[in-house]
Amino acid sequence: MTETLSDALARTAGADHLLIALDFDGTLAPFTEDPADSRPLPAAREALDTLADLPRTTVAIISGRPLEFLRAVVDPARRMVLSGSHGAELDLTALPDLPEDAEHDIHLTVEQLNLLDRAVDATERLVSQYPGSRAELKPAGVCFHTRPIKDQRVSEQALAEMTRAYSELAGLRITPGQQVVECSVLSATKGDGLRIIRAAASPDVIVFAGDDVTDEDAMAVLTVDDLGIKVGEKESAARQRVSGPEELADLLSVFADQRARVVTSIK
Ligand SMILES: O=P(O)(O)OC[C@H]1O[C@H](O[C@H]2O[C@H](CO)[C@@H](O)[C@H](O)[C@H]2O)[C@H](O)[C@@H](O)[C@@H]1O
Repeated sequence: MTETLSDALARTAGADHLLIALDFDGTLAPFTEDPADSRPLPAAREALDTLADLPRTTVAIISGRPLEFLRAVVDPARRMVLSGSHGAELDLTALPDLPEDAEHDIHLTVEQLNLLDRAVDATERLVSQYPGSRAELKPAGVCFHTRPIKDQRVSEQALAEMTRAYSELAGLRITPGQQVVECSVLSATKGDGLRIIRAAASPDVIVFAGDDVTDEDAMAVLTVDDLGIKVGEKESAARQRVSGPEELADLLSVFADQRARVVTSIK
């Protein structure tokens, strides 16, 4: 018999040590035109704060955003495990048993820096051709945004052109997204990030939620005991689904209360 979402939440909330890992854009935060404006929904923020305070409960954010953005916007109090740049950057310092290599920063070779320069040049060339589009620079990559372009045909054409330009530069990892296409000179994925976090935190159960194709790399790491939640309508390996960040925020509120009851009753 298939497990319902509420059964799955009750089961995972009862785990001895729980890891709850979440994507940021389109999952905790609704989409905005300017990526600098994105913030977690207040109910999601409150639930994350509750969960991060609980014993035997690790909260992690695994995002395509740079680690610096996650530190500043999502976790200024530094109570969560953070993975930025799609798994390439990691900050495990929130874990109680601090692993030796708690911070994984990005160090690029000269070849990678040259490749990144060429990718940034290609992106800026296209930005100058498509009014409304923008480039978001990251430590190991660059993201081409088209959300402000109102004509969908023009937006799709710009994304296709950008994808073509990136694919002409050998060595780039190209990632499509929601009205973005981005590239990186590194090959890390969110699956790599989640594997490292799991090894360091040793949870019994992982709950992971995400909305986009890059989140499927993390979904693929989950076992039958874990819980994958897809946010939105895209195809997914996740067994459970919610309609969008608002429904996820409601779910996180209920889940945080359930988890708080479990850990305080068996303290
Ligand atoms: O892994 P995520 O946390 O989901 O980040 C993936 C990319 O998301 C961001 O772009 C998306 O959100 C923007 C702000 O709402 C929106 O304008 C854009 O259209 C979306 O695709 C972010 O800007 C990228 O750097 C992330 O890689």
